Amino acid sequence: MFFERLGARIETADSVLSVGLDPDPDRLPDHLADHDLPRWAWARRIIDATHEHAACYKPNAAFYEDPDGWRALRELVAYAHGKDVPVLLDAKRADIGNTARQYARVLDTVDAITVNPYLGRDSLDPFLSRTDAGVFVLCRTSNPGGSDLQDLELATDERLYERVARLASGWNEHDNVGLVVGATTPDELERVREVAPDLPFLVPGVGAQGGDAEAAVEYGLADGVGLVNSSRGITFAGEGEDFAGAAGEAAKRLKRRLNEFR
Ligand SMILES: O=C(O)c1cc(=O)[nH]c(=O)n1[C@@H]1O[C@H](COP(=O)(O)O)[C@@H](O)[C@H]1O
Repeated sequence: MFFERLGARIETADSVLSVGLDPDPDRLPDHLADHDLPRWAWARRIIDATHEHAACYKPNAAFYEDPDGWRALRELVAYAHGKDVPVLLDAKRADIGNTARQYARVLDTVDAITVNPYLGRDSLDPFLSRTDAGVFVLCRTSNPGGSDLQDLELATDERLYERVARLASGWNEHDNVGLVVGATTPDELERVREVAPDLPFLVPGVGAQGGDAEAAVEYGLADGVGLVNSSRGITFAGEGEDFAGAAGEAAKRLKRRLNEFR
């Protein structure tokens, strides 16, 4: 069960920090350019420097969707597993049944995934039926346009994101469902926690997006289990030769700050 494994990792690392691995090509240190797979060279150094502070790694699939990227992703997943750190692939998937079944095969390789609820329950069944994996359903996202659709008020007098939280609670038949709720809107974060008291959250938006770390921890954890993610704030904390050292320091700092609120 993913959330049991995650809970154990949170205890071992004494950390709820998810380290995002989003290798923006414009920001990769120049000295890695000569490597066969610069993104893998980058991720390996980041993992070496941060793993003792990481409850999980969250590569966003967008940064790996080309042949070298797929190779780099495969390497970094195996490397993170070698350090006993689970990997949550941020892919925001969902599709009609036979396509979703193929998307869900990635859960043979990674431990958890983000999915979007827009296509409804059947589009998520191939993920939800994976009792061994974690499935994080987008609920209230951290971006400025997160309110465009997700805050819409339904005829039932609830917001769309509240409905998603309610539905996802019903989808949690195998104790494998979490919600993605951004740290940039703490009021909504609090509200989602009221609607879904038992689901662990993945809370992105701390760091580069300026989200609220205290609210992220206060509302993000269910029975001590949940994740607060920072990507650029850690991996691009420093530039040049010592980028990994800076990332390690940033991860340690954020872990400690989050622990103040646990
Ligand atoms: O699903 C996500 O992880 C996600 C949801 C959301 O609402 N907001 C959000 O920023 N994310 C992801 O979390 C990461 C945030 O990166 P930083 O802003 O660099 O910390 C990116 O990979 C985003 O795609």
